[in-house]
Amino acid sequence: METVTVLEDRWHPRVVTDGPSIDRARAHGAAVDLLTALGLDLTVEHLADTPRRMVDALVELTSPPEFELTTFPNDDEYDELVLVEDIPVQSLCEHHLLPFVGVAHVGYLPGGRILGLSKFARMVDHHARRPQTQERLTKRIADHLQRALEPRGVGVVLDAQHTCMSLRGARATGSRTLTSALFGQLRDDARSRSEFLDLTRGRR
Ligand SMILES: Nc1nc2c(ncn2[C@@H]2O[C@H](COP(=O)(O)OP(=O)(O)OP(=O)(O)O)[C@@H](O)[C@H]2O)c(=O)[nH]1
Ligand SMILES: [Zn+2]
Repeated sequence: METVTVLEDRWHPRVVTDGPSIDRARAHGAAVDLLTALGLDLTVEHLADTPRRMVDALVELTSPPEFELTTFPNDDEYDELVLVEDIPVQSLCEHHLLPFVGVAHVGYLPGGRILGLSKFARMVDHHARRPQTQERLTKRIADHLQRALEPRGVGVVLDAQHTCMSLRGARATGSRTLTSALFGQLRDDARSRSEFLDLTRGRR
């Protein structure tokens, strides 16, 4: 699932990520085998349909939804930071296939185009729906914004809790992982960088 395909015109692309083809029948058989091997009795009414639900849930959590990345000309030459905070993030860690959940703060310094505000949340959700690391997810969102908008700077901060280390294993309940990806002026210009980081720090 590496390719983000950009269709139609440059400033109003449909964003489509080609996933692997899914073999539901095989996944269902494997879920039956897994649950049975774990000692669960699938003849109990509550559990009878659990393999199907498991497959549906995993497919839903790993299928990036298409969306239109609508941009507009920056007619007013707005040149300050645009920051959308507290965008929900729900993804799966690729090591345990357990959820990590939290929020993203996404900002940019506009160039010639500005982005439709809802598209920050759509972009986060699009990239979140796959098994991965938090580091990679953070970078992917920033890379995509950079390519799509050609802005003067991009900044992405993710603040998430990994259930693989809170509900099991280390059982570090409440611990949070912060990751960031900064490009352009938000990385290289000290004033812009600290403005962005101070504002996002205010959310924590
Ligand atoms: N860097 C990074 N690590 C992650 C992420 N999600 C999960 N992990 C880690 O992946 C590691 C996998 O380590 P292993 O030792 O193979 O797994 P494990 O035996 O289940 O280890 P414990 O989780 O410590 O019980 C763990 O340290 C997880 O916390 C992530 O998004 N980024
Ligand atoms: Zn994990």
